[in-house]
Amino acid sequence: MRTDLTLPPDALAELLRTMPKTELHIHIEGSLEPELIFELARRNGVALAYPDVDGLRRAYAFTDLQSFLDIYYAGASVLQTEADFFDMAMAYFRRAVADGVVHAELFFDPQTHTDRGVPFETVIRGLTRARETAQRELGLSSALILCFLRHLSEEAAFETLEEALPWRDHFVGVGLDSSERGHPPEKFAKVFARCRELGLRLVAHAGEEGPPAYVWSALDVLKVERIDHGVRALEDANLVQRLARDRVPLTVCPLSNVKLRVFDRLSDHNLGQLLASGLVATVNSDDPAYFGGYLHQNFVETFAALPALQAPQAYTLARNSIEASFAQASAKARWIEQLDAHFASFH
Ligand code: HPA
Ligand SMILES: [Zn+2]
Repeated sequence: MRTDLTLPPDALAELLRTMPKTELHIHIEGSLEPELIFELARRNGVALAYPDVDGLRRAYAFTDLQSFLDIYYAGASVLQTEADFFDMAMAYFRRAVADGVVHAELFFDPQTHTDRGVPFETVIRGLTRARETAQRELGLSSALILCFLRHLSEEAAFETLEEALPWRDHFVGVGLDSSERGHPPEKFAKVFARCRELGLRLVAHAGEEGPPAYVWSALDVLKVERIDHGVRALEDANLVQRLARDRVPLTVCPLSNVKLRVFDRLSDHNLGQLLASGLVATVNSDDPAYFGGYLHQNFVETFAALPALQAPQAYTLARNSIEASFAQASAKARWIEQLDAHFASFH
């Protein structure tokens, strides 16, 4: 196709949906839809503070990251058995495939579950069985990234790592999530150094609500390979230069940023500037059950809100998502071929 043409909205939406892409920033607990929360609460005899699905949905009015996290952790309390984790992940995988995702890297928060008495083994077995089923039945490739909760101590992160190590082959890397302000990356310097020695891939949330200094320390202290969010990096020209020079991917989550008031409106989002600055940005859903949509919704709404985003940017974002993934080089080469063929044949 001619990428210099402006596509009509329907054609652009179709291109965005069907182009092969990966999703690299999705908290699997954030894919738990209200309907499934109520079903699992019934199944497990858990009492919820909300009368029904609509009542719960009405509580999804967030003012910042912390106001979201409080509800997100409450929602995750219905997850108790291996089947619960399996059902949650399968529901996400089906949605991802419908959105043209060929490979998904899922964050999971073991401490949210082990601190409630749910064994690590229950979590990892349920998620792994879902991954195997998704590969077999949906042709979807995936990986798991274990996240440490940054509002807890580094010692607690080390304990979680210990519990996880017998399952080392079941996850590809580690990340850092939860409340960013007041919990800089360097708080986890030692545990990330240990994970690095173990050969785990490293990522961290930084520059969502936190300042550019947190992105610097995620890079220089934790030595992460990707930055989750990172949108505040644009406030620091030296940082932009560094991220561009080293081609450090940013896993940007536009609908999340608006729901958590990082930007007032989608039309204020800096995704276009990130790309224009030469940064390896990608589009992701973060917590789709809470923020108003899965991956395709993030793409279509953001492209509709930002006129600078057209077919060439769609190609760049899809290609970035494949290159930034932790999948095998041979799989990445195959998806890029499919992506090129897709754009060549699209009219
Ligand atoms: O957007 C997020 N930021 C930090 N921690 C999180 N845990 C789930 N979603 C998020
Ligand atoms: Zn996130």
